[in-house]
Amino acid sequence: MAYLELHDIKKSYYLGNEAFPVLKGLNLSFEQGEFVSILGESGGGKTTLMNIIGGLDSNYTGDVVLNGQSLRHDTNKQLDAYRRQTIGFIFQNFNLISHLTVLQNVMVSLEMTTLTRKQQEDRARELLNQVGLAEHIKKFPNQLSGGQKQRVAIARALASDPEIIIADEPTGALDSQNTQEILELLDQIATDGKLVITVTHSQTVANYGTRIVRLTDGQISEDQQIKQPYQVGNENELSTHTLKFTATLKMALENMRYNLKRNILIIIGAAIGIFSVIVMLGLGNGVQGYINHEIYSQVNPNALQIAKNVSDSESANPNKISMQSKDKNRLRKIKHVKNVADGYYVQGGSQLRLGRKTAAVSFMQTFNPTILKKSITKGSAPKNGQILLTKEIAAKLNKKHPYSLIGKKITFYQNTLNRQKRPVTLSKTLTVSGVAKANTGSTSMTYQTMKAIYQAKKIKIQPNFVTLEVTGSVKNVKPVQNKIKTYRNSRHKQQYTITGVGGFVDTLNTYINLAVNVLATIAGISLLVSAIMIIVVLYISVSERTKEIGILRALGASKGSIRNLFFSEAFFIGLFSSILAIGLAEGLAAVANHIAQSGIHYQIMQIVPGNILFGVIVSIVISLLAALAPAGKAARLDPIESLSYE
Ligand SMILES: Nc1ncnc2c1ncn2[C@@H]1O[C@H](COP(=O)(O)OP(=O)(O)OP(=O)(O)O)[C@@H](O)[C@H]1O
Repeated sequence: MAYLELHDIKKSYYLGNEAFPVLKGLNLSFEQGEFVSILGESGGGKTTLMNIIGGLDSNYTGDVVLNGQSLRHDTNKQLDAYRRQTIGFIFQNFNLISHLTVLQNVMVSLEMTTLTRKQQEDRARELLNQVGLAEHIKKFPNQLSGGQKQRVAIARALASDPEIIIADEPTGALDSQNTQEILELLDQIATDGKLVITVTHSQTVANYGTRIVRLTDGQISEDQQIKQPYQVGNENELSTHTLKFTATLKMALENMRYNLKRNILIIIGAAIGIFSVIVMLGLGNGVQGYINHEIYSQVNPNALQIAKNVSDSESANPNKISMQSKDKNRLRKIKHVKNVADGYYVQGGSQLRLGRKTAAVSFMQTFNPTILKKSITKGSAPKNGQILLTKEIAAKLNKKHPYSLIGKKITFYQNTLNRQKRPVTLSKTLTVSGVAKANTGSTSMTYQTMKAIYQAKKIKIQPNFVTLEVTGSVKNVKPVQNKIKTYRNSRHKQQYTITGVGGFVDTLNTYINLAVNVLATIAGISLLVSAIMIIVVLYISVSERTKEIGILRALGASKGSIRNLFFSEAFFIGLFSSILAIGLAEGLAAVANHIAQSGIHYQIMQIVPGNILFGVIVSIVISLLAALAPAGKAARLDPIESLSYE
């Protein structure tokens, strides 16, 4: 049993249904230490044969047997491993990866071995030293001569220490001097005990080997040993694996660096979509926050005032308008409702006096949670026996120093009717507890104080409204309001009227959310455009890198690794564009907030960590989704066609 055997290899190419037989039943055996030249005219099927031996082509009949093991039954993965571990390819047109340096070109093959990073680098340098390129390792392929390029290819072919070197017209593109040197290197490889198979149509090149096999009309016409084969060397193949994900990430970065300008443009393009999404979200937070802040500073949206819904004729009847225990208990039972408290208001007939100055109060009410403590600019909320004044009223009593009234005693008068329906004037000396803004505060006293003032003239008051507070978020206000609206009176009208801004705030927030969503949709469309751009760019990248894909497959990279290569590139496009977008959005936020700060004293653009995380994730996910089709196409490319891609 020979080391490598070919059994009745037949191969035809098809144009439509017409078969063009190229190899018509080849039987050959090779041993390690042989330097075999396959000689034949152009178009005779030499490359076809090399692709079959090299595991690039499995579409043939017959069998290739290595060390007694047939390649026929190998899975794609096993063939990948065979190319990585057993075969080293050398091509007529070198097939180096143009955006990688000499050292990196050799490293690509070594990255598929189990050697450590340091060992890989040492081996790459050692091999390049052997082929006389020690000083050129940092150069790119286009900075090398043809002979030098082929030496890099030889170093790369030897990297994983394969047992078989397949060289397809290795000197075809070289002058005689370089041809001589390359042949010496190949001869050296054979003396190390490896099987070297070269393809040539030059008799001179063929004469260099230990054996010449002549291929004529798809068959072996001559098989001649011209020298003794070399000694078989020690078998010490390196164990290998396909390109790891870290390696594809690194390669993607290198490729992006090589096409830097184009990639910067793509990243800018993709960043615009993410930028607009982050800006929209930040602006949404800011605007909503600002509006809520404005409303909350004026009113308490969680406080509601509830009064009876009465007709005009009923409005003068205290029994009709008073809120009874039954009403209050009903309200108390509603979910999220707390602190149902009595309230009383009087419209007209109220007056305040300090010395000789008087002030008429058109609307007087009991202090309740709808009056914000924040509205009290000086002093405090009224306790029993105290009164809170609006600045307007206070100014009527002391124009120059309205705040000096705080702590002073003033007299409160109220005209009303007693139980006998006779007009009486109630009066009470009260201490001014504080001064409040007229628009948000109210001249007010506690319910107890109000009740006591009436009680002094034996008049019993009943609450003509109640206040309640809604617990939790402002979103709970609307359901409470809706529940209250369901109560009907005997005329099937709503039994209560509700005042409070909570429901309005909630509705407003709904509208803001709607506006934000509309803007986010527009941002989403720009994201879609970015995604389409990434798809197009990656397709272009796949066709530009077709040759590289072929080279990587020939070196033994799996389909999965090729797919990962493009996913890696998409990942970086997504990552970098999100970083750029975040930077731009933060920059815009800084400027917008600086301007807003001086105008409305509020951070109008609030980009929270969640928005940033969302931006990064969306950007990467969209890029990866965009890469699905191009990466799939790259992985499905036929290695032989890719290698011959011009
Ligand atoms: N993919 C293909 N489809 C159809 N015909 C093909 C294909 N590849 C090669 N052939 C044909 O098969 C024949 C053998 O091609 P191959 O490349 O193996 O020849 P070769 O001996 O290596 O030639 P050269 O020395 O010129 O490189 C040629 O006639 C070629 O046109």
